[in-house]
Amino acid sequence: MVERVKTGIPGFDEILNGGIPKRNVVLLSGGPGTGKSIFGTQFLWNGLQLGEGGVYVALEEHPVQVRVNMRQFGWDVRQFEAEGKLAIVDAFTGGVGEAAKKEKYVVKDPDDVNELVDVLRTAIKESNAQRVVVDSVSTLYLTRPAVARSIVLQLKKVLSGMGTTSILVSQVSVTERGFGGPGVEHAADGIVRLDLDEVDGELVRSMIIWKMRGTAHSMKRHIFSITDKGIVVYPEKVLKTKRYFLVSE
Ligand SMILES: Nc1ncnc2c1ncn2[C@@H]1O[C@H](COP(=O)(O)OP(=O)(O)OP(=O)(O)O)[C@@H](O)[C@H]1O
Repeated sequence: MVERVKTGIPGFDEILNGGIPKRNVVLLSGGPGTGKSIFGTQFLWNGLQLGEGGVYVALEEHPVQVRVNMRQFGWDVRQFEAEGKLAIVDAFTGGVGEAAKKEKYVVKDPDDVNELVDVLRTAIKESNAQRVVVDSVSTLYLTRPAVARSIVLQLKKVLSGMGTTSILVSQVSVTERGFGGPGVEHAADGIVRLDLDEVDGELVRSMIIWKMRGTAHSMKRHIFSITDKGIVVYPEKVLKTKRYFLVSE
């Protein structure tokens, strides 16, 4: 039997036959505003509710903003941070600024993957993390696509090796058909793609599980919404648009 990690995101575990197989590294890919950060933080928050430690690596946003964004869904993480169960890694400020000085886990140079991995290891150990979110991995190789796959493999070794189940947020442009860079798609154990499409003058959110090693899953494009409690996936609602994806090589 496959050991699974329940994301706790309503409807999502259902379309995934029960949850993400433990230790999988999942690429969560999507365009701007598709809900990737919300998905990632909801995954961590639900783990905290089950007593599972978590790590969030903030590469795109100030850690202070991450906490504010989470609070609007009722996910107040201060207590969990104080208890050492949640570690927010600041890989955004470079340690510069008054607010940054208060952060416990700081990556001075996010371009230095070795430093990032060192801080990540410490954060996982100290919080006894079972769930990790890196938001976003794209930031790590934006200017050097040639090393994208090796960076993801390096992260995967650490994350899977330490027994965590992880989400790597991957940014793609609105029109991009792939999932975030040459070879990255193959390195990841799973790919979930979030989309926003204009249908009859209205934006519709949908997601598709493109691959997930270790389990069968829905092959349909499911509609989801973002509510004041976070993401809700509708297993019965399918978006029937004609789309073509090419896995970039
Ligand atoms: N309280 C809320 N209720 C409903 N929808 C919300 C709420 N808060 C945010 N949203 C929606 O979520 C979107 C932002 O989601 P999120 O930050 O997860 O996107 P993202 O995919 O990480 O984007 P980016 O790659 O640009 O950072 C907003 O554009 C908005 O449409």
